Amino acid sequence: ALPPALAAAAQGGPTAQADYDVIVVGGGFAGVTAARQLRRKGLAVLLLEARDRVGGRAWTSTFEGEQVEMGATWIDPLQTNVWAETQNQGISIVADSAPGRALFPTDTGMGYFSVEEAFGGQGELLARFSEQARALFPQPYSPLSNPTALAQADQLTVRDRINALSLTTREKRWLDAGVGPISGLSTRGAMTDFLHWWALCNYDAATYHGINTYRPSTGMAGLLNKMLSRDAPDVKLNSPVTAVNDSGSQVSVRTKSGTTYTARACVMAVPVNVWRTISFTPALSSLRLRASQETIGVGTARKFWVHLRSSLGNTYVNAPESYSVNVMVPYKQTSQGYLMIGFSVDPNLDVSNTTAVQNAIRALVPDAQVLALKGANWGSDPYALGGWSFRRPRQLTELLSAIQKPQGRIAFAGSDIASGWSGYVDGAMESGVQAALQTQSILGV
Ligand SMILES: Cc1cc2nc3c(=O)[nH]c(=O)nc-3n(C[C@H](O)[C@H](O)[C@H](O)COP(=O)(O)OP(=O)(O)OC[C@H]3O[C@@H](n4cnc5c(N)ncnc54)[C@H](O)[C@@H]3O)c2cc1C
Repeated sequence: ALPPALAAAAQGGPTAQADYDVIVVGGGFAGVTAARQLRRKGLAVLLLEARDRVGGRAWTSTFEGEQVEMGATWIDPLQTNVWAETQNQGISIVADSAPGRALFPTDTGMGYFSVEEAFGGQGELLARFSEQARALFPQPYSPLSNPTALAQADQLTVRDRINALSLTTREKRWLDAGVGPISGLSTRGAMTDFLHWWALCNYDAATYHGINTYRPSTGMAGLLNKMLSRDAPDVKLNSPVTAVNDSGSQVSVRTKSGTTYTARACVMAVPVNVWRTISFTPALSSLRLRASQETIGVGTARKFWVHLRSSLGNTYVNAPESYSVNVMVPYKQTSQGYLMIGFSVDPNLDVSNTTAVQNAIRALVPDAQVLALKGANWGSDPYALGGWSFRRPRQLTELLSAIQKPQGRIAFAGSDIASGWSGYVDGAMESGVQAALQTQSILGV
């Protein structure tokens, strides 16, 4: 059977001129999931990706001879979309080994603790921080199910919540380290976003700490490539989209090189932060523009891989947001030291500069010597403009449901607007499925 666009063309129908049934813009996990589902409906789908690779904020690369992730890394059985996909594709799972000790805040600096003491103690504090999670998020995959309670709670930043608790200096610093950096900055991130993650982790500290344990052995790129090996759309790389025009009966999509493609519907699967850089006719709704301007992906997010010679060894580091590097995860011992993963939200840290990163690490580990470095600054990447998603106050209650809806013939997808695991690959896949369903309804198929 002909794909619907061609069938309509053969019948001289109103969509006779469209090149495709659907154009998906953005080849991250959200876009690839949406495209595949639409292909399975027999639709003709074109996927336009700005970069020379698919994957977006999931980027499998190499460092010191190892396969490494510069973006998304870990998945968990609780994240059923991505976990089931990995199982279905026959991809084996690797469990990262546990660190031997922890470098955590003291009252004035940093000090070594046992893993039990550090994660156990911080877990109790995170549970206190998240006390309202059950009331606010009784159904974690329907985050707006208790709007009355949320209206108040969604006003608060992470900092507001920390300040409202009665804590010792050290407890305050442990919470700051645990929640501040992942929220971008404790004065930026919404308390409710962390509580939503907590709810998704069954309101449980051990579960929350456990979700960064398992990886697909193929890396994220291997998983995505498997997804693209069946029911694949036409894929055009190096095709940044600059303009999207919805005439009411058809959508035309223009790329930077000036090529225009047409379709009966479009799925925008680029990060929310990128929406504002694309010219839409008619214009994006004001709530969408607001989301893009305020940012949902953390604009200062940086990740780096470092080959480190130091006294640190197999140690997990978690530092308050006053430090330039906030999290370091030991990955593998080498003959010279350790391969480690670092996270930072310091807008001034140049993660491609060995001296700068070495100085930042020396604030935590004075004898640290950087032997090799590979960094990704997601905020300055024009096709991300931010890292993992973490909503600001009021974005959940005032924006989320509006920006999940289609606008005309355009559906929107991405981890940034997921109902469940927003900020994770699983959320990207969830949102891709939703956008495909919305597109089917736009097309009446
Ligand atoms: C440092 C870091 C660590 C993370 N760790 C984890 C983790 O361990 N586990 C986890 O589950 N998640 C993690 N995440 C989050 C995860 O990476 C994202 O939630 C997920 O990859 C987002 O997928 P997406 O498809 O919604 O968006 P993206 O992956 O950003 O995909 C959007 C795509 O659109 C493309 N694009 C942008 N602009 C245009 C344009 N104008 N024209 C055409 N194409 C365009 C982009 O190039 C990209 O390919 C991490 C993120 C970061 C940054």
